[in-house]
Amino acid sequence: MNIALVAHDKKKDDLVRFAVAYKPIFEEHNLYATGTTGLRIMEATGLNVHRFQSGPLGGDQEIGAMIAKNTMDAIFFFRDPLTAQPHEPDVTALVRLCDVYAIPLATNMGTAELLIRGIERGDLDWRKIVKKGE
Ligand SMILES: O=C(CO)COP(=O)(O)O
Repeated sequence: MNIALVAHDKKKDDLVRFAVAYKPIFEEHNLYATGTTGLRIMEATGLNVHRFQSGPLGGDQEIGAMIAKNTMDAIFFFRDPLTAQPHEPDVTALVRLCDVYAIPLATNMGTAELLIRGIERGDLDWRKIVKKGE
């Protein structure tokens, strides 16, 4: 699976802890991230993460492009609901594309716990079949 990891600044510590806790699952997959989030995760976990631009510089849109091309399978995007983001339109666009293509998107820790367990269990394996049939 191709999995994206993104967190706004005040949520980065949470996502890093999450990545550390579930490293054995994440290391079975291809990981992508916005710039700063990816760096933090690589430093904390040693996981190999493909880093896009930082979010405000277009990183969310790069992940969105993967969704549009049907090459992204799940997204963990820990958003900060209490801080205005300069690139709010990009954030909205990313969430919208997840809805357009029915890509699982966890925007908080509660949903993230469910999604990572589902990924571990193979609940997203249907995506492999869909992609193979294209
Ligand atoms: O702003 C972001 C997502 O909208 C995250 O970007 P960074 O990981 O580069 O901080």
